[in-house]
Amino acid sequence: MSTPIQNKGYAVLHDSSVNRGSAFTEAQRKAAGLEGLLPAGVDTLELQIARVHTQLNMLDTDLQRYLFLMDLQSRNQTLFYAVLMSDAAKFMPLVYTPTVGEACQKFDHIFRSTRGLYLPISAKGRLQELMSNWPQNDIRFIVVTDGERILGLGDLGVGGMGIPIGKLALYTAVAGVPPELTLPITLDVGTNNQTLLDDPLYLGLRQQRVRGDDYHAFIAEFVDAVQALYPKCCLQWEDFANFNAVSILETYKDKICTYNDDIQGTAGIALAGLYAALRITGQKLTDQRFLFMGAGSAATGIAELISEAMVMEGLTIEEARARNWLFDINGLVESTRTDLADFQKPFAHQHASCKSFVDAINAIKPNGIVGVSTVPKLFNQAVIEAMSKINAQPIIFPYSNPTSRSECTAEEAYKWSSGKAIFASGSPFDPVTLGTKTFVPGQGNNVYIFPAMGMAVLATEAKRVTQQMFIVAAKAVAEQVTQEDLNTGLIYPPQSQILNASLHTAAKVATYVFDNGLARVERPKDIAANIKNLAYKPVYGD
Ligand SMILES: O=C([O-])CC(=O)C(=O)O
Ligand SMILES: [Mg+2]
Repeated sequence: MSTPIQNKGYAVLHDSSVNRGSAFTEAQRKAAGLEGLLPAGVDTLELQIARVHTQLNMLDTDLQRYLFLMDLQSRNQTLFYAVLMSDAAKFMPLVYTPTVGEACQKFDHIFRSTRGLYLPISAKGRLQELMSNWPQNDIRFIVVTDGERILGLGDLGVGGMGIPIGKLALYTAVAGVPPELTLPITLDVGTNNQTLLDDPLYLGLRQQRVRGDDYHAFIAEFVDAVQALYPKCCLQWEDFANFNAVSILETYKDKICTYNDDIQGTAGIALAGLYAALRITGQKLTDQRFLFMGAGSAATGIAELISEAMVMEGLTIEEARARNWLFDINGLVESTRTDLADFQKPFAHQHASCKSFVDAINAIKPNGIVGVSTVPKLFNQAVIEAMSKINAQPIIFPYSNPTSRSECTAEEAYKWSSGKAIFASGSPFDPVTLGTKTFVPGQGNNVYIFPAMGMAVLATEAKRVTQQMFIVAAKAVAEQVTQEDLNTGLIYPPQSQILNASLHTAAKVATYVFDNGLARVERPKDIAANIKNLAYKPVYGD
């Protein structure tokens, strides 16, 4: 619900958390000194939503629609969320992947009003002071990036800020986390993107990225400042380069309430997809083998979560990891390779070297391939055909984002597998008709996980975010897919249902948190009802 009106007059219309624009009633206009500042007509929220839809239809490109929606967010927060929640399936691709990717690439050129916090490394030693400038003092969720690996688009410097903003908009729109409890942050440690450094419009620090001890000291100062200012806050790391993502998560995961969305959120949604896919194939998780295209932290994150889920079904962790294989630019990741980082080594199994992905498929015989390479088109016809020869229903998950980085399209996967593929992708694709059958591709995007995780943490004030919580979330997502959806190939809940799906998932995760002594609040009688009650509702109230 929108915040009660405290200010008076013109300022009210410029405070997005209280502004209702043309929906202020006559009595409110009188009380708040707004008479004469608005046209006489008094709208309902429904009418305002309809007007927004009309205005969006007048625009030509999704980037223009994105900008319009961002302006709306800065103008009237309630209406912004009411619009998003009026049709999540329509608006997610506009405020999130894929449009947000283009917005990040063009950030410096399309910049209008500011949002969130920008913390430059030049302010080292003063982070708490800068953060105290933020107007809210109870923050429960921070999504933070350093802009180095924005989706599959690479180093976008401060332009990466679109991601924390978009992710947090979905915390609210998709799982009801109250927006005033959220804060997007960009840590500006420079950029190695020369095009940005040469661009007079670039808005970040004009220097190469800081690395090593200075970087980690800056991260440590930031974490300390968050703890000091917002002790109940959950810190979500987003779109960091692999080496930093892995080391930051290792350093903090057992100390504070934190997680990495690209490693753990993506792993959760991949596991959910597999649970649902197994409902189609009727096979057991512990009998599966997977091959990953890409060997970064998203790949090892998914491989590890799958392995841990396999352990819950009876395998040892070594047996489980041996069922998950990685492939990168230098070929199959195997134990004789000398170029591997520590986090990749658990998945470097004994095998002859293998330079071609198709050869690796024929050697490993995976049930599924997962694309986390950020390189488009790597799942080519030969790859899909090889998978289709080995499997009656090959699992094909091109997860790289945005659409321009997807390892294949839905149409390619269905066509080249003659309709046999069980398909899901990180970015959205339209349904595909092949002969008489229409396939509905699922979006295997962490958006099914992170907002629900956020709601669960809010409802429990969880001390930690654990791997088990992601396995619980994955099961909760998968169990909501109906047989009818599975029949069309859809292995995730439909996006039109994502709010309900997230609340269900949040309740399951919250129950796990309470059951396992991870909560910092008392257990409510009815966890699901409590979550529904906590959820933000985009209405004006009295
Ligand atoms: O933002 C998305 O769509 C999913 C994600 O975390 C990424 O690709 O980095
Ligand atoms: Mg990400």
